[in-house]
Amino acid sequence: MKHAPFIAVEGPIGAGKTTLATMLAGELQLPVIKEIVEENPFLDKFYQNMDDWSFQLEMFFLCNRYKQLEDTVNQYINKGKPVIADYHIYKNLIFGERTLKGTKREKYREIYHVLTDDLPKPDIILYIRADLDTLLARIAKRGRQFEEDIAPAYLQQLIEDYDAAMASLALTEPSTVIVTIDGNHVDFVENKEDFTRVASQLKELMK
Ligand SMILES: Nc1ncnc2c1ncn2[C@@H]1O[C@H](COP(=O)(O)OP(=O)(O)O)[C@@H](O)[C@H]1O
Ligand SMILES: Nc1nc2c(ncn2[C@H]2C[C@H](O)[C@@H](COP(=O)(O)O)O2)c(=O)[nH]1
Repeated sequence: MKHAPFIAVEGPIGAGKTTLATMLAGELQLPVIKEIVEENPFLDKFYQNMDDWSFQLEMFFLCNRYKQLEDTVNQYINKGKPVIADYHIYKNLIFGERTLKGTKREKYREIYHVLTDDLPKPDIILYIRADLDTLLARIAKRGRQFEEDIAPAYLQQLIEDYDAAMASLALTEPSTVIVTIDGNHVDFVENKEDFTRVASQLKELMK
């Protein structure tokens, strides 16, 4: 790789993004950018009433990620330093297309493109795919109260949205390398060999 890579870990809710990004950052001595979740004032309300709160929530995520990405560009990417994030800003579009309707969806889509089209895209995406049972188990294990009542149908839709989004990114951003990890079977938390394999693959790609 000619320049210092910008790496993003992606996947649906509970797939293991933050866990894997943190472990890889430790192993490869990389700075890690994590999404702000606990301080989000709308998530709780959103899960109680998606129709009422989706626009506020999506805009909040978008503005936060935009600011984080701007800082990441200044601190790392423009200085030629590799960095790993536990998300790709494209996830705003994945969620926004799913949770918003009508004119709000159109307005949000426009704002998304205005804010993000000229920002650097990750060089490598580690995409953790996992099925519904795995995600539900991991969300339960994480134990966030506001996620207790996430509808399985919503999660299932997101699983499919993520697959479609990764296929779309492969076409629209051909310079991005997408590595798909089978999150149902590759257990980078409990199985050291599984983690070593993922870390080695990433090291190879970063050369
Ligand atoms: N491969 C794995 N095997 C077992 N548990 C995992 C695995 N990956 C993540 N977890 C656990 O599942 C929960 C969700 O992981 P997290 O990294 O927060 O997911 P995400 O950031 O994708 O939402 C956490 O409690 C984490 O410890
Ligand atoms: N509607 C949206 N929800 C989002 C978005 N990004 C994250 N989230 C939710 C999903 C989880 O409940 C929580 C943390 O996300 P993880 O994937 O890290 O578990 O926040 C979004 O853009 N829109």
